[in-house]
Order: sequence, then C-alpha cells, then structure tokens
Amino acid sequence: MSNYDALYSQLVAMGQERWAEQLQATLPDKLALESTAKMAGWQSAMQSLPEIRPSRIELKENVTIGTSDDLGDINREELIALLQAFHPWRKGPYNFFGIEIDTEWRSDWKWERLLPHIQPLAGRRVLDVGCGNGYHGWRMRGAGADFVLGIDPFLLSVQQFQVMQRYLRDPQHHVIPIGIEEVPPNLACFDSVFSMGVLYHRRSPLDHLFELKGCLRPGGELILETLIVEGKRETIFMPPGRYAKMRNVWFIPSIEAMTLWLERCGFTDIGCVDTNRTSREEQRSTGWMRFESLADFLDPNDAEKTIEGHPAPLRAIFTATKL
Ligand SMILES: Nc1ncnc2c1ncn2[C@@H]1O[C@H](C[S@+](CC[C@H]([NH3+])C(=O)[O-])CC(=O)[O-])[C@@H](O)[C@H]1O
Repeated sequence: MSNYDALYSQLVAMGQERWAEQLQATLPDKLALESTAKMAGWQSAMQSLPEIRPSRIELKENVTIGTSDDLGDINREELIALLQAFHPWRKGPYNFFGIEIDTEWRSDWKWERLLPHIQPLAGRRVLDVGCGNGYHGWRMRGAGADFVLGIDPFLLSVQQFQVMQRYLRDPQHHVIPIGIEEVPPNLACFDSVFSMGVLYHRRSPLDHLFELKGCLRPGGELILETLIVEGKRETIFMPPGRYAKMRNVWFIPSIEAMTLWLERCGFTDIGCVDTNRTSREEQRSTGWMRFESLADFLDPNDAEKTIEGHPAPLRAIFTATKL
C-alpha cells in the first residue's frame, strides 16, 4: 500500500491536506479489517505474483499490460491460477501478458459510448465513484487524465486494481476502499466526477447528486450513468422487491425525471447522451466470472422483462455541469 504516499502528495497538491491526513489515518484500519479467509487467499496470491516488466502498455484503445513474450519462463497456467484467486472478475476486459481476462462486463463498450460526449479528459483530475476494479480509470488515464481517484467499498475490486497496479506502477491512479458517503462534503476539487452504476443503489438519490456536486470544482463536469425506465417526468420506478435479482435497487427514473433531479440539484448543461438496453453480449458469465449473469436475471420467455416481471435493464448516460 506504499502507493498511498503518492495519493497523499497529490491530494495535498489539490489543497486537500485534511482529507489526505484522514485517509492516511483510516485506510490502514480498513485493510486490517480484511483479515477474512478470502483476504488471506488474495494476499497470498498477490505475494506470489511474479515480477515481470511489461514491454508494452496500452490504455487508450484497450487495457493491455505486457505481451506473452514478457513471460519468459514463467508458467502461463500458474499465472492464470493466481489471477483466478481474485474471481469474480466483473469489469474489464484486460489483456494481461497475453492472457485475456474476459470479464463479466464489456466495460469497454460503455466507455466507447460515453467518450465522444464528455469534456476531453486531458489534464483533468477525475473522481470515479463506484469504480469497481478501476477499469474505466485506466481508460481515463489512457485518455490523458492527469490524476484519477477511484473509490469503491468492495474490497475485492481494490485487490484487482492492485494486481494491475503492481505492473503498471502508475502514481497518478488510485483506487481506495471507501464509499461516497465517506468522502468529505464540498471538496470542490475535481474537474470531472463519474458516477456509473451507483445511483440506483443509493436510497437517497438526490443526496447522492449533491454529494457528487460537492466533489466538483465550479465548472466541472458530472458524468452519470444509471438504470432508467421509459416514461415521463413523473415516472420513477421503485421495484417492490428485487430487481434483476438485485436486492439493493431503489429508484429508477425516466430520462425526464433524471433531468429534473439534476436541475433541482443545481446542475446546468444537462444532457442525456446515450441510452442502451444491456445485452447478453455486454454482461454475461465467462470463465472469469462463473456466477449467474444477465441471461439468468431476465425472463426466459421475454427478454424485455426481468425475471421479476419488471422492465429489463435500460441504461442512460447523462452529462451535466456544476455552476
Ligand atoms: N456507497 C458507495 N460508494 C461508492 N461505490 C459504491 C457504493 N455502493 C456500491 N458501490 C460500488 O459501485 C459499483 C457499481 S457497478 C459499476 C462499476 C463501474 N462504475 C461501471 O460503470 O462499470 C454496477 C454495475 O455493474 O452497473 C460496485 O463496484 C459497488 O461496489
């Protein structure tokens, strides 16, 4: 975790000394809490990862770390087994020294859908809320972002990020195990804030929007991706129980309702730049995510419905500016 020193310096450079100190004091405790059997397995796999110097790194067009030639006499199957210790791999794909980590999600497709519509990331300081294992963060660095901080409370995501970081050694990209509710209010220091796949998990979506706004500097851009439903400004769907087998889905607005929420929270230049019905090609079980996936969450007789009979997942990407 020595990489946290680089994070500390960066946050101080952004005028966030208090937050930097708070993180320095609390992150080690969070990691100490990870003394579960799973954590022991992850740590042992992490320590067994071989030293390899990647001869090639690509982050702009895809995420490629090294080539198969870099492996030399390192056993490819043993390396795959070490990576599989971090199962399930949900966000990717990664090409890791010639090993295709074929993740549950084609996260690159979402990236390609949004990239043409957002403020160019070159030179920007970015916060990615609910960043998963940092896949999009690597693409942000590939697009020229100066600094990317990803936050995600799910510890396996942070471990998977550390696997990549071990080889990429990027002092300007960090993923830390905290939720958005732990970020101090009104930091006002990020040029771009991403919240993708998080809003519908929040019981208080408007508070989430205010939290995101607080992270942005004036004039900064919010990029928000969420589940939506078809309907008018008055349409907001709350599933009575599970949604696509997920227990923690609360509010799913229509595009117009989401736009109104953003307006009421004080954002300007609001646009819905993409809508997309999630396909079984974009989210599916693979050898790297062997649990159930979208095909199991949909009605087997009607792909327009979830297994509970609700509208099937439809997602939209919004951009908005903080005044
Ligand atoms: N309170 C919270 N604060 C921060 N993160 C949270 C919180 N609660 C859950 N998460 C995290 O938010 C992520 C949501 S996934 C999107 C990943 C990526 N953004 C993607 O767009 O592919 C959902 C999806 O697959 O759509 C998970 O990694 C959670 O651990």
